[in-house]
Parts: sequence; C-alpha cells; structure tokens
Amino acid sequence: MNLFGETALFEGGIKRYIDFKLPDTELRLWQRFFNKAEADLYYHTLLKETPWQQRIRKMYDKVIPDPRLTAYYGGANGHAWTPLLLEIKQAVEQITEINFDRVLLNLYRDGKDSVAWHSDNLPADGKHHHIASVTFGDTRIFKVRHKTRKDIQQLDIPLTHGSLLLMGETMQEHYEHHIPKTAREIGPRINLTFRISESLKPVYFEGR
Ligand SMILES: O=C(O)CCC(=O)C(=O)O
Ligand SMILES: [Fe+2]
Repeated sequence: MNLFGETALFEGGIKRYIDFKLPDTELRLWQRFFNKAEADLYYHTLLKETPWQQRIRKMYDKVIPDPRLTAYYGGANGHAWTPLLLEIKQAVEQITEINFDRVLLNLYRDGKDSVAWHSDNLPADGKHHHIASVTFGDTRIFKVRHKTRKDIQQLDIPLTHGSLLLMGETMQEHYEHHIPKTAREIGPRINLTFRISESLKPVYFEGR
C-alpha cells in the first residue's frame, strides 16, 4: 500500500513527498513519514538503548576510528532485532513494498561526526538492492553526486526528524553520498539504513 501515492503532498507549505527523478536511478523522500510523537519516542529509545560502538578501520599501518557510532542488526553477524526496530522496519516495508533483512544504525553525536563520500558495499549476492534510510534527531545534509556525469547537479537533501529516503537498486552503482561535518551547534542524529543482504532465493519444486 502506498499511503501518499506518487503525488506530492503539501502540509504547511512543506512538501511531504518528493520524487527526485534522478537519471539512472530512483530516489524518493517522505519528509514526515513518522509524526513528531513517534519520531521523538524512537529517537530517545534508540539513543539510550542501542549498544553504540565506534568502529575502527585499518588503513595501511594507521588505525582510524569512524567519526560516528554504529550498531548492526539482523543477518549472520548483527544483533538480534528488537521489537522497536521491527516496528520501524514494518512501517518502512509497508510504504515501500520492499522487505529488508538488516539495518545499520549510525549515531552522529554532534556536528563533528560525519560520513565520507561513498557508495554502499555490494551485498553478499553480488547485486545492489534498495536501501531505505530513516532519520531521527537533528537535521543533517545528505549530499548526492553522480559518479561520472558532471552535467547532473549535486543534490543537498536535508534529512529531517522522522523522514524516510528510499534509494533505488542502481543508486550505489551510479551515485555516491556523504554527510558533511557542520559548524552549527546541533544535537545528535540517528540514521537507520534498512538493507537487503541477498535476493530471496527462488524456490524450486521438482516436477514428476
Ligand atoms: O547517515 C546517513 O544519512 C547516511 C549513512 C550512510 O550512508 C551509511 O551508513 O552508509
Ligand atoms: Fe551509505
């Protein structure tokens, strides 16, 4: 079921649904997918109850901590799903009509936390899938740029409290994204990226 349909809905002058109509991919945003009360509750609970860790990456002989905290749920190596994360996942699945099996949580503690330009890794089955991104807390700018086409303008998308952004299957192949640091005095932001680790395997029935 698609609650808002494909047309833009306006509320107090704010466009609630935007289809960016990007060349080579799909990028769609629901600005207030969760209402303020829901988003506040999810924000406070996730901030307090998530086993946040700072991941460390080895670059040659250097050890570099990620400039944000993370937690992984689902799949073989993730934490077990919590009822709250399942509730958010279900709401996302209902509107996108896509099933997800993992979620990566990022906590940007303040404006000094960030994520560098990247496209997300290829899942285990060697194919890119949709990624659904949910934001709670302070607004940060999600930057998007095409990997090769300079004629396509870079996008700066403010991801607000309770928003849902859906990246299409070909987004990681053609585009990169980035959350820059900001000098603004801001509070924490939590981002959840719902992912698919493998395509659902077709079930074969043996004929007689
Ligand atoms: O925080 C965000 O909005 C994006 C996070 C991200 O790109 C990632 O974890 O791969
Ligand atoms: Fe990413």
